[in-house]
Amino acid sequence: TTHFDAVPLAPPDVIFHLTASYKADTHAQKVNVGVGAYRDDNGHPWVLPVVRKAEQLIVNNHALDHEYLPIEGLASFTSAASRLILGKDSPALNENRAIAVQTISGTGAVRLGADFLARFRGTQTKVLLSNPTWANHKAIFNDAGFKDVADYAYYHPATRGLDLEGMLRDLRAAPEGSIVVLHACAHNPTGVDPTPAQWNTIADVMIAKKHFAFFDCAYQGFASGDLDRDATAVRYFATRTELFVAQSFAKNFGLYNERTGALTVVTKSPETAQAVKSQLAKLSRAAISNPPAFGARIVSTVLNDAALYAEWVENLKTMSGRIQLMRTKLFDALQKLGTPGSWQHILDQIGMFTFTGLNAAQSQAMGTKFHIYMTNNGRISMAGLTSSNVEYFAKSLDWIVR
Ligand SMILES: Cc1[nH+]cc(COP(=O)(O)O)c(CN[C@@H](CCC(=O)O)C(=O)O)c1O
Repeated sequence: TTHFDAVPLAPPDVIFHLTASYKADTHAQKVNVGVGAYRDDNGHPWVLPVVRKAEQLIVNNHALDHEYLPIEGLASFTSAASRLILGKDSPALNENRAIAVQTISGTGAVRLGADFLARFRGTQTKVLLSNPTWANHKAIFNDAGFKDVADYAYYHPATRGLDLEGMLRDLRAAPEGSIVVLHACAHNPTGVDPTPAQWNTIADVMIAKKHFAFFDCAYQGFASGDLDRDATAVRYFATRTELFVAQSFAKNFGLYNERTGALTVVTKSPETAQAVKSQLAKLSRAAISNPPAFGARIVSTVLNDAALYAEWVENLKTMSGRIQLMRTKLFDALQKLGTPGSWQHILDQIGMFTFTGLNAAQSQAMGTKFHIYMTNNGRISMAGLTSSNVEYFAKSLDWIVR
């Protein structure tokens, strides 16, 4: 016998398996609208021009070495990350009630926050995830040891919009002090975001129930092209309550494989902030010891330089603008085909994804019949569409729904 006899074969990860299947497919018209990763109009990953500049500055700066970073990460990066999400005028920042720790991208930030809450709130605490949510949320909180990971209603299939009543009902029904994971902007997979007024109502219920707000922010600047607008929910909650916000720089900096992220925390006092930071560092030390430098140096170089920051904002507008254009082109193509059903939600939804409304069988048929790779929940990554494949996609969708 070996030590590993009892180890069962794990199923492949849905999203990464989709990418592998797409890459293995030799069909001339294959389309990858699976993984939420930006592609340019030729279907290629896009290294932001401002990132290329920052890379050069870093590589040519021989004052930089490969010494360990502090456990909590590169300070010039984490302080810039907190300022980016909370805003430079944030009372929490200015009163030293906010801290941040560098993490292994957005996933690492969600996991570090989950590990902290498991230790200091207890694994019996109920965790509420939106229904539907990002494919990895449940696994992260389960692996952090939480025993009661449940859903709150979020999406209204009939209207293809927010089910606010359902969400509030579930938040009210949950035990006091539950942990609620909220998507800061560009909800994955639905592309449906609460309006500012709806966020106010959600905050009222969260505070009345003493729930903990755990924001997951993977698309700041990517959703609307406006960094401040995309931070509205987090900044509003920060004026009313303590919170976590997991920050990914994978999409908005195109740094997918550099694994650059931060966990920003808003607390009630500077002393609490320091205590939380010290415990996050202790957890991070036992998980990764200290984080990787290159991606953090790129983001720090850009966020801390006015000219590079301005160029980054332009690069963000290029990405969010192209996504918006694909929304319009897809909508127009379906209108022209007279595809049965209403497709207005393609224009109304925001960020990387459109929740098409296709069911699992239809989503799979898009793959088997037309070599179009999408997740079974009907989600498509708009970044996978280009001016040369959007018609093909529309015709295929038309065929499937007829
Ligand atoms: C809401 C959300 N949170 C966190 C992450 C993780 O990002 P990071 O650890 O910084 O790379 C993603 C990426 N989700 C897209 C990318 C693939 C993945 O599942 O991861 C996706 O849903 O396609 C999210 O969509």
